[in-house]
Amino acid sequence: MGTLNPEEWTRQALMECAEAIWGCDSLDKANSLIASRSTPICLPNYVAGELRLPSSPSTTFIDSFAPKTGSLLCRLPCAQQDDVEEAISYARAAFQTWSKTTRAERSRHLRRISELLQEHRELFAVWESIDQGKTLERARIEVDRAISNFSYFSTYILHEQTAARVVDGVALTYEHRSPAGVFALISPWNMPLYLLTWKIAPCIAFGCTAVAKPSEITSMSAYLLGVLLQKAGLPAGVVNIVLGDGPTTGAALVASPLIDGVSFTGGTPTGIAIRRATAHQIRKHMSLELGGKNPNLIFADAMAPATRERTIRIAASAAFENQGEICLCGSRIYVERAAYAEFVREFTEYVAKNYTLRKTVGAVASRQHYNKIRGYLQLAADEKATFNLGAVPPLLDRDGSQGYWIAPTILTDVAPGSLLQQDEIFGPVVTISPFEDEEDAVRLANASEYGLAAVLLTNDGARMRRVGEQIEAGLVWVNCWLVRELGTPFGGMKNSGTGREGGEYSRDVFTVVRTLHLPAY
Ligand SMILES: NC(=O)C1=CN([C@@H]2O[C@H](COP(=O)(O)OP(=O)(O)OC[C@H]3O[C@@H](n4cnc5c(N)ncnc54)[C@H](O)[C@@H]3O)[C@@H](O)[C@H]2O)C=CC1
Ligand SMILES: O=C(O)/C=C/C=C(\O)C(=O)O
Repeated sequence: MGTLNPEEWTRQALMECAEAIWGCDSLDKANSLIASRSTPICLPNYVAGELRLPSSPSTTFIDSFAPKTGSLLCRLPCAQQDDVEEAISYARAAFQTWSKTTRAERSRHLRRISELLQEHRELFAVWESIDQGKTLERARIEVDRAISNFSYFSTYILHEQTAARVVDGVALTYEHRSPAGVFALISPWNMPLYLLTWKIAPCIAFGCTAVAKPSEITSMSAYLLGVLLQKAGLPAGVVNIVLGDGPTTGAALVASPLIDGVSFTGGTPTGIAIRRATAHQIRKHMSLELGGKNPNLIFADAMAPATRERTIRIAASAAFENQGEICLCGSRIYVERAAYAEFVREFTEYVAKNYTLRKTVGAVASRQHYNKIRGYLQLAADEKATFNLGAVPPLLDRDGSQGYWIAPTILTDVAPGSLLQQDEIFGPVVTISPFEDEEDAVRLANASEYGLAAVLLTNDGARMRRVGEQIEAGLVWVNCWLVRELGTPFGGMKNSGTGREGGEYSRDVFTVVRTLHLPAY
């Protein structure tokens, strides 16, 4: 926790700081702005259409660090209960009018936001890369997806239909849907803007209003989004963004009786805490997208000369994209025994050549996360796993000033039952083990408390369906990974969550439905 003199941060100073950051659309400009400041950048909340610091006298401030250098990047308020309640009250007031706007009007607002985001694509990518640790190239991909989140739902709502039918010639029934209310939208630190906008876009498209809370580790792009929403002319209070940690700000937000629904992405223990805190509020809509420990099954036929390069490329990208900090990453690789040795050798060579720290692999998101991943790699060493690539990273200095860099790590000979193959490490670490046949492959794939995603690499068309349909995962990718069409159901089985989002599934989250029965004469 840092200190900050709120009196220095007048509304004028906040606006000036926002404009200075807004002018930095290259890494050089952003880094020289950071270096030139005598006080850290201060990120305010975005509430009722304004950038403002919380007014609670008990507000504390959180320091947020740049993962690539380990240096202080910015300071943000940890909003307390009274400031969270104030934001909710603005969202409730805005709901009265926003929920009654036409689809065409909401669509125009979403389109305007996506256009403005497109105009400022590089600005968002630069700050996301500095704040989260990802490469600039990866950050650009994620800003593009954030743009699509708004553009997709801006058109989806114009074309959606609801069902009507005549029942036994007696009644005409139809679905009447209305916006479900005010939502708490809680997002994690791995793909900050991408996942925050995956919630905000459908929420406001379907006529709801929001109080959003990004992760305290990566609040920069949420703050910039607040500035952008203001510039885009979104009516005040439709989206409010409060900054702060989980136990204080997040917990106050999700538990509020004035919140009608929660859309959350993050770790499974946090999902359980949210469920517990809201168990008595049956009416609250709940969409929880949680952790994963996803299997990647590689059959020997996929290593045939014609597809070998593709197989290795997909397995590598599923393992190491965004430093492995994507809940969909395939971190448990299983290879059919006949191709096992060959796969381990060629995969290791490919990763060593194509996944280079700083160039194509960024830093992990925080000091705490570095220590978590390091703990698992120490466990691997203690359990005498083989490090085909990577090593136990060094302990960080007290000031962490070398940044949070962990090289891609490939482990084999992992002890049976090891936590390395059970826990979500969420970093650039994969294990590879052999399997004997299809049945064994399915058994290993499903031997997890999680059920978010799976990758299947094979050239056998019948097997694609036979195996694919037995895997306990909400998303199964065959000979591809992270192919996303925003209308498909997205979410997990088992401890990976509950509910689905995307297209009509997001509509289910953000609307209430009543079935009307009219006489059919
Ligand atoms: N998408 C995913 O699958 C993600 C998985 N994780 C997993 O969780 C592990 C721990 O990471 P954390 O940063 O602790 O993730 P987390 O699940 O605690 O954080 C996600 C979001 O939830 C908020 N939050 C935390 N406690 C809350 C509460 N009681 N009520 C409401 N909101 C709350 C956080 O402030 C953040 O905005 C990671 O190492 C990774 O294994 C983390 C982030 C994303
Ligand atoms: O919606 C997507 O395409 C990706 C989502 C990724 C996550 O939810 C995650 O990594 O947490």
